[in-house]
Amino acid sequence: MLSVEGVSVDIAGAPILHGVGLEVKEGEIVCLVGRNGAGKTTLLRTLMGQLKPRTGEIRWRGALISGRSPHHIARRGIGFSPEESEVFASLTVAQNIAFGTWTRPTARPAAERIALAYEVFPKLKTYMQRGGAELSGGERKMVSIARALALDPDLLLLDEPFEGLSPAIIPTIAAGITSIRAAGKAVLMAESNVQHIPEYVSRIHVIERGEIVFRGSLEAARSDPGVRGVVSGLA
Ligand SMILES: Nc1ncnc2c1ncn2[C@@H]1O[C@H](COP(=O)(O)OP(=O)(O)OP(=O)(O)O)[C@@H](O)[C@H]1O
Repeated sequence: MLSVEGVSVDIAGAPILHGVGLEVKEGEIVCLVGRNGAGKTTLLRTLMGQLKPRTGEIRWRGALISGRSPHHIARRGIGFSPEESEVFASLTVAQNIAFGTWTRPTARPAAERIALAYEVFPKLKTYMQRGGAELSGGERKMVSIARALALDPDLLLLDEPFEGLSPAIIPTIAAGITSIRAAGKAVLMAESNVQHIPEYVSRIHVIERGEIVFRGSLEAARSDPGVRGVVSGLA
């Protein structure tokens, strides 16, 4: 459904991504792994249209989307939960989540989309009336993912969904991601620590200095000497 070929991106004149290729198929959970500064966020922002590739093509269900606006790409069905979560502080949890339904009308009724967001993270039901400024890091992460889900995307991009969270909350987020797949959606998530990658991922891509240096299963990555040299968590 998503196909990325030969994508190179410059930021402020400096080359950051070099000929990146990647594919996500229907219902897959694909993980992009790389150390800090490897280019994960740059690639996700490029997929969302926030950065324009210098070369290469990004296709979504066969249609060229590279160079299109973030608004266009979101309406086509790609959702994004950034690393910083970006929860609206002046809105409640319920308002933050419902916000997703206003920005992208789809055939699925708003109530159903909101219900799915709470199904994925049932704990959010107990915080519905709490203000966005009064949430822990893990709660903010759940709200950010739930809001992206309320847009009813077919592919959800998650930037470091486990970053900075207490170990106690990581299984809740990991379980939420499996529920997202169970709802028929594909996921592309970025991660810097291999230990955080859930065993259920379909495939991983390892990125190093803006280049994809490995494609394959998590198991194969664990025993690959090249991968061991560039990502943390493989003691
Ligand atoms: N706005 C910017 N201006 C200049 N350089 C940037 C900018 N954004 C990113 N970079 C550079 O691009 C490279 C890739 O950064 P990116 O944020 O994509 O990495 P990452 O893999 O997501 O890392 P992290 O895990 O730290 O978020 C880094 O060297 C970074 O310094």
